[in-house]
Amino acid sequence: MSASASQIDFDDRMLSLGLARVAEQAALASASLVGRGDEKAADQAAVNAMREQLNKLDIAGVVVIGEGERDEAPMLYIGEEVGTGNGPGVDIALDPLEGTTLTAKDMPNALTVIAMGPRGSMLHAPDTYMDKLAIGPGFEPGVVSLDMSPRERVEALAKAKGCAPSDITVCILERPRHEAMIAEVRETGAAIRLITDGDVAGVMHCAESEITGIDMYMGSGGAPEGVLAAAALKCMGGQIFGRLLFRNDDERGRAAKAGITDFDRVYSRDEMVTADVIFAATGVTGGSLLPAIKRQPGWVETTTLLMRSKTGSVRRMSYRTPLSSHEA
Ligand SMILES: O=P(O)(O)OC[C@H]1O[C@](O)(COP(=O)(O)O)[C@@H](O)[C@@H]1O
Repeated sequence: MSASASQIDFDDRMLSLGLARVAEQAALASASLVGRGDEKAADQAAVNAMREQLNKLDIAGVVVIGEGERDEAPMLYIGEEVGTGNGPGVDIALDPLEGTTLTAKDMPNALTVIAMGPRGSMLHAPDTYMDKLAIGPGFEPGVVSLDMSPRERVEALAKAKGCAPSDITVCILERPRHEAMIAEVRETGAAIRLITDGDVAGVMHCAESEITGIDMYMGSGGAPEGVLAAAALKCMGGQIFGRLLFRNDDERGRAAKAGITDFDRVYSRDEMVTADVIFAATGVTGGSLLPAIKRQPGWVETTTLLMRSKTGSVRRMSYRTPLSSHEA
């Protein structure tokens, strides 16, 4: 990587269209694998396409949130350099297919996701779990916190919204580890939208609660997904808090290798994403945020959410292309 690369300004406005293409191409590549029961093939197709497109961008990029560490991920691994090398030095967080099982089963809210910011802008989260709590924009900082119990979180948000706890809807990943949390939230009278996978979308739903009906996200999921969700909320508005969870020394070792020293730290959105970023996500299967890829005889259409945190701009862009150019 040339020393001058990081000195070139990160022109987020011009790069954002390139980023949208990266997300679109990953989604298009997985389109023919939606509902085919093959998670690995869908993921691999998205990874290949995302990498190919990224390497066309005039950036000196480094993957900081990727498909895993070098020895376990052949492509888009953490530390991989991407782009032509002729451009600004940038950090990239990505998940070529967030919701591989959702894609394989044709269930809602599978997305391709990518965020880009200047060097050092995103937490190098290890591939561990993270305890997460998120709400949408318009609330005082810290109105809810990870240190509150699930009941306290629901009650605090209801008070801030001026409604009853029973008017709140919480999104939670359906996992045995969340049973106690789900029971406690139910006791408040709040509704719960259980999802089987895809907590980046789960968190993003909080930022558009008038469309999605979700007020709050809570529970543990992947730490890399936590950083991607923080990047999304930095653009859309909203609060997210995350605390890394470790199951063993190997995971603590991974965190230490990523430069993390305080294992109990609660990260706020702006501590996970410390500078302005751009973010793109393309819908693979349909959901309340983005429609599914549309495949018709002769053409295919995607919709991409393209956002810049500097301006808070949120675009939904649809893209139609002849099928033959992708499936010839
Ligand atoms: O399935 P687990 O182990 O509870 O992990 C939860 C994580 O898996 C996902 O549901 C899906 O991840 P993949 O797209 O890699 O399959 C994430 O959204 C979430 O953070």
